[in-house]
Amino acid sequence: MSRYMRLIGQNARKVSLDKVNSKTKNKVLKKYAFLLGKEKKSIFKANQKDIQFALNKGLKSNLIERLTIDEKKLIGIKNSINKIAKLKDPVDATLEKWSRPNGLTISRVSIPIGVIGVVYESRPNVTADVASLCFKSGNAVILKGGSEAINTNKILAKLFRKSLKETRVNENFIQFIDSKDRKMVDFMLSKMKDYIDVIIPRGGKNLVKRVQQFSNVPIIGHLEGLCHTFIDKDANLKMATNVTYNAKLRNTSICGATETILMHEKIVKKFCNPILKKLEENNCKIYGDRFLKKYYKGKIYPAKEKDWSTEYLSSTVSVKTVKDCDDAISHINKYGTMHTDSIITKNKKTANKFLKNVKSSIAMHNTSTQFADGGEFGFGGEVGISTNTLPPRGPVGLGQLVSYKYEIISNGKTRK
Ligand SMILES: NC(=O)C1=CN([C@@H]2O[C@H](COP(=O)(O)OP(=O)(O)OC[C@H]3O[C@@H](n4cnc5c(N)ncnc54)[C@H](OP(=O)(O)O)[C@@H]3O)[C@@H](O)[C@H]2O)C=CC1
Ligand SMILES: N[C@@H](CCC(=O)OP(=O)(O)O)C(=O)O
Repeated sequence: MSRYMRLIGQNARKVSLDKVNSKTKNKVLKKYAFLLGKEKKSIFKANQKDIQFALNKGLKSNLIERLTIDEKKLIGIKNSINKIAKLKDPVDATLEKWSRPNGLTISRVSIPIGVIGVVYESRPNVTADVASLCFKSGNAVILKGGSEAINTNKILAKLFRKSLKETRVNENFIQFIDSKDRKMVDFMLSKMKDYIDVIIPRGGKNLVKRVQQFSNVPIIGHLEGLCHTFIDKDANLKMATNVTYNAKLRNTSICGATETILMHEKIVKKFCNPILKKLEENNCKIYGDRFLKKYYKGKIYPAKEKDWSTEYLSSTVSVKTVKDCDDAISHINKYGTMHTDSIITKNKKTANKFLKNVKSSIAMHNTSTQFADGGEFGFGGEVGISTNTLPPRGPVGLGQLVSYKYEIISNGKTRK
């Protein structure tokens, strides 16, 4: 294993020094989108193999859905690649420029990060999105996808390499770890700091633990999404009902799905029935505190302490009564994962307090947490949602996959 991984690392480090111009990058991406269409039968066949394996393993239906590539999803993938091709090249852009009294002209210019390792769940579109974003931002990428998606990922990565080769660009810009062995992840985290500049782990608690235990490579964590929707006392009932329903149930398995609803104690009596009934009628299981139990006429299970830190990723929600906006902010900053949190209110002052004080990388007002997505932000696609404290935070697209350097020009100035 170590020989295989080191070779991948060496290849990546070497190719990361190559410069590819924007025109060629876009040519590669367009060719890739074309090849995905041309080879769709082989992609669907590989995907069926993965689905069969996952079904035999007893994977839940929402995870099978996440794994599946059908005609519609393939079109979505191709559209996303074409969008990325149309976006401005993020490399070599002058981000700032200024002149100093000492005679220096200083420019801050964007550069690729180098080599990026990405560990991600069994969602094959991530292979195409991440490969396209990393390549367009001038980085080499090492991909380690989820085990259930291995056959689909393999062909998606192979087709990217084919489009690189046919455009006469080094194929090693994209490398795929062709193994289900989790030891590969440990190796990336602990033994590849000479080859990998940053690792992006996309996943849940298990992966977090692993990363914390092993990593000596810098990390941009794309971890659990314990997202909240806070319904303030000044919320509009109709809006609160619609937004909360969408935030919880539109797609329950994504990291931007709301897991906990916080309700201002002054509106619980009036709001809890219409809002929670709509969720319950759509098969959502509700864990709530004692105060809610008193007013809610439907079925409610008693919430325990662990419910405030549980990412259900299913049709289950926890609901808590809070005293006011400050109480909601404290709850979110204690139990949240700095992913996405939203307030529903007509009161701009309260909204502003919430937006400024939650630690979340995406803070929202009157908006469904399900909008936590690079595509929805206009980034063409995303590597995922960074839950880091340090930047980049929130959706990671082209603009977040670059670093920078200072370029300084003078006419022979020397320092006094
Ligand atoms: N912030 C973001 O952008 C995103 C966050 N997520 C989060 O991911 C989770 C859902 O995805 P899920 O599939 O359950 O995630 P997992 O954490 O189970 O898996 C994600 C990836 O990590 C690998 N992995 C998991 N545990 C280990 C380990 N102990 N050692 C080595 N590799 C490991 C998996 O490999 P294997 O296939 O072998 O299990 C897989 O490649 C949720 O918590 C969700 O919020 C998901 C997408 C985006
Ligand atoms: N940000 C993406 C989803 C990313 C995500 O959470 O993926 P997953 O957990 O694999 O379903 C979206 O909103 O579609």
